[in-house]
Amino acid sequence: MWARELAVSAPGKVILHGEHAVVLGKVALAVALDLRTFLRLRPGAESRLSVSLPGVGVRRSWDTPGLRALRGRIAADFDESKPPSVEQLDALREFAGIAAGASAPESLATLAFLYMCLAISAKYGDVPSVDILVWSELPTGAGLGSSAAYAVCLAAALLMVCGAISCPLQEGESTARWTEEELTLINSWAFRGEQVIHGNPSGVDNAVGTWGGALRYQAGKITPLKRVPTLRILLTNTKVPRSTKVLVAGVKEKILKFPAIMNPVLDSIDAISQECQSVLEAMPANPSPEHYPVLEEFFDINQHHLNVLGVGHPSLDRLCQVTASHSLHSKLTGAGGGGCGITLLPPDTSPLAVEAAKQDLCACGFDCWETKIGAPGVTLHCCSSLSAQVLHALAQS
Ligand SMILES: Nc1ncnc2c1ncn2[C@@H]1O[C@H](COP(=O)(O)OP(=O)(O)O)[C@@H](O)[C@H]1O
Ligand SMILES: C[C@@](O)(CCOP(=O)(O)O)CC(=O)O
Ligand SMILES: [Mg+2]
Repeated sequence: MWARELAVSAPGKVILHGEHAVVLGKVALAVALDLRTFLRLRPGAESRLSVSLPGVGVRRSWDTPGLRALRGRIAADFDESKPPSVEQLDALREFAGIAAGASAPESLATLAFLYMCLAISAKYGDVPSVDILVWSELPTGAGLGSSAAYAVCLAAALLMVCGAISCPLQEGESTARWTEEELTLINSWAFRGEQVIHGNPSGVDNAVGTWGGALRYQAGKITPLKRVPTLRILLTNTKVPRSTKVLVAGVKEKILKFPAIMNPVLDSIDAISQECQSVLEAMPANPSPEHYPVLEEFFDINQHHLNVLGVGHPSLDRLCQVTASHSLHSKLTGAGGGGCGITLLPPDTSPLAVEAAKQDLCACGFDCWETKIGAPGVTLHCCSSLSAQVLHALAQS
């Protein structure tokens, strides 16, 4: 029986360098974004588990004995150390009425939800009757890690209601975080959720969603950056839809086809991430304009590399051209193929230049806004302490 009304939130992310290469074991540098996904948890009707995902148009409800019976049929090998198997996912698709191979956002979101519910309850005990509502400030499928923020929120909420991790929010507190050990468990289950959505994720996005801040990620090893200067970044959403799963698969195909040509590109991206880390860690907290040219060159070189990997898009070329016409440097972020780009704003950029660049980007039909980086990772909230905007969105959903 779950008796409290609480919310869990997790941030999206921006990859500064290393997207795609990180899937193949290279270094990535990523930072948490000040845009979050929120999951509201409420006591549910007797013996029912309900989920509302307004961002992808899902409202479903299952009876918990039915879920338990399904779990009994396929539970034998559910474990956070094992990836979801084809048989498990096929059984869940059949149960939820999702066609084989369906990759629409609502199908993947429902499948990830069911997988995590069954896998977590198989290991830690039944998920009680709860109503779950997930709402996000992040655009879906735009390169800002909405899938990972969703998976991190689900992992934290489900582990908490099953009793696998604590409910750290004390009476009278508005927010609380979990211990390192609990965060590690949340992160490993969120990775499994990402696998359902992405196929072959590196794990960088769920790591940022879990720990927040700024980190270096390589082959599962997470290292918080020693020092990150305050960077001003303009975020632009080209609004061209794309799927991370498809783009990651395309890069793999290209590497298999031309290994001698593509592997040096991955090595060069790895070197950019490593050099960028050194530069960032050596910069003062509030860097002056002379620190920026090297960061701008890294952006330019990496953007070319990502085009070579085949994850560019005419909309991203346009974004880079428009910002270059204002002497600003940009690269895609996340999986590419559309979605978002980031633009560095050195401290000596005049407000007029920023405004003019924004206007030109908006005139292309893009959304753009300045962002803060280094937000906190997964957090538990008392619902009444959420901002009026989030409360309003949850109430409307
Ligand atoms: N708020 C949300 N509610 C439900 N599902 C979500 C939500 N945000 C993301 N997703 C899932 O994540 C998928 C998008 O992930 P992806 O293609 O990796 O893009 P990105 O992570 O860059 O936003 C969606 O198709 C959907 O299945
Ligand atoms: C392309 C990749 O490096 C990042 C994908 O990020 P997003 O899903 O586009 O936000 C894939 C990964 O690291 O799993
Ligand atoms: Mg994603």
